[in-house]
Amino acid sequence: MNAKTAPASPTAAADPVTVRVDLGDRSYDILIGSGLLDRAETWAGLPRASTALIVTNTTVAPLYAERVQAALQPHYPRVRVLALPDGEAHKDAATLERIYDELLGQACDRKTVLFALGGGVVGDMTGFAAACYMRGVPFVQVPTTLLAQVDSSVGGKTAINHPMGKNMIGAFYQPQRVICDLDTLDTLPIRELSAGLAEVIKYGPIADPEFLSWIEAHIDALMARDKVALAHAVRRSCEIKAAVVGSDEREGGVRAILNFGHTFGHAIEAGLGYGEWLHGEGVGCGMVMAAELSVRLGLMPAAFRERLEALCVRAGLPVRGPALGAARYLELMRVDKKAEGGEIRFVVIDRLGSARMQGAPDTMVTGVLDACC
Ligand SMILES: NC(=O)c1ccc[n+]([C@@H]2O[C@H](COP(=O)([O-])OP(=O)(O)OC[C@H]3O[C@@H](n4cnc5c(N)ncnc54)[C@H](O)[C@@H]3O)[C@@H](O)[C@H]2O)c1
Ligand SMILES: O=C(O)C(=O)C[C@@H](O)[C@H](O)[C@H](O)COP(=O)(O)O
Ligand SMILES: [Zn+2]
Repeated sequence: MNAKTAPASPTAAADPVTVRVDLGDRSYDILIGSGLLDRAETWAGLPRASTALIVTNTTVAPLYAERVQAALQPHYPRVRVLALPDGEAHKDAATLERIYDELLGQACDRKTVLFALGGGVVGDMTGFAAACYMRGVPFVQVPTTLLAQVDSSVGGKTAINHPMGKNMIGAFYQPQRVICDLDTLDTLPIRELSAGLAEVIKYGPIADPEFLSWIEAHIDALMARDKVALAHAVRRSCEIKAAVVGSDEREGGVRAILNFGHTFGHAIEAGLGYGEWLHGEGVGCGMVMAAELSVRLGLMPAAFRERLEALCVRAGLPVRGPALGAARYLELMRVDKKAEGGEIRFVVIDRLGSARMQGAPDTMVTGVLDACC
């Protein structure tokens, strides 16, 4: 794994931090800082084209689309905005189709650059549209939720949901750049902030025990949106994710650790119908379940599950799963992309800062569900 953070420029304290995602000719920078939407250098050096299409949603558009449009106008002769309906329930084929309708309806050519302005739902769908339109056009991630800044905008997983499973239809397709303006987090509802913290917490057990301790020490500051704390959380999360993705872009192996908590979490999201629980809420609760499984497999002491659960509670996350019934959980989890030949494979923690994939008997998983629902 290879994580690089460029030192802040000595000329201006407010300069953004840059984290590099090293993927050969698909490498790109993640810019992290305040006020980035309005800084000319944020938008310089992107692919040239006659059209830029900002894909956003009906909640984010009134907050930020005009500013991004103004920033892009010096670079692109035509800058259009497409506002999709908001919510996980719209991360589907019908909404994806609306992006293609706009591109084709406006005669956009294969150099058109897409800008995903919003959370992970907009980012995942825009990325997938970019991967498919005319077999691939460039796109830029402009994440405006904590979850999207620390996770979904980085690494090139793009997808839509299927009623039978999360992110089932998608592609690996990397953005040209990721622009994390921390100021956009000022307008984020607190429930969404908590959801983003779930993915931040995730990086501790799977990769960095020191970061886990740092999050525990700063969780109140993060919940209070302290900018310095948020800047560190976004930067360290991006460094870890960039390193994992840089070593295994298409999830042949180690990248699966980023799925810690997701086998259970995705089952909760799909089982309840997308949107009732937020993705990050499913991940928070799913990490507690995966920690409990790690304990039952004899890999970790019970204190680890208790520690993770206590942190999730402080982050405002649910830690008891909905009562879908063990049979339904198992049915949903067998659809997970990590499953092989019908066997569910979980990401478990084998020591703090280290994760691996492992199967478990259904009886043990049922025991975990009984204990955690
Ligand atoms: N591709 C990946 O690697 C990856 C990683 C993690 C999650 N995801 C996906 O990301 C999605 C979850 O992303 P999310 O948590 O960002 O949810 P989201 O995209 O639904 O955004 C959350 C809510 O916040 C609103 N919002 C966004 N920015 C705002 C702002 N600055 N101020 C006020 N409101 C704002 C949105 O309109 C939405 O209502 C899920 O579909 C998940 O599967 C993908
Ligand atoms: O980037 C990854 O790899 C991840 O697993 C990050 C996850 O947080 C994210 O939710 C991802 O979309 C889940 O991937 P999936 O392959 O299980 O759909
Ligand atoms: Zn996730």
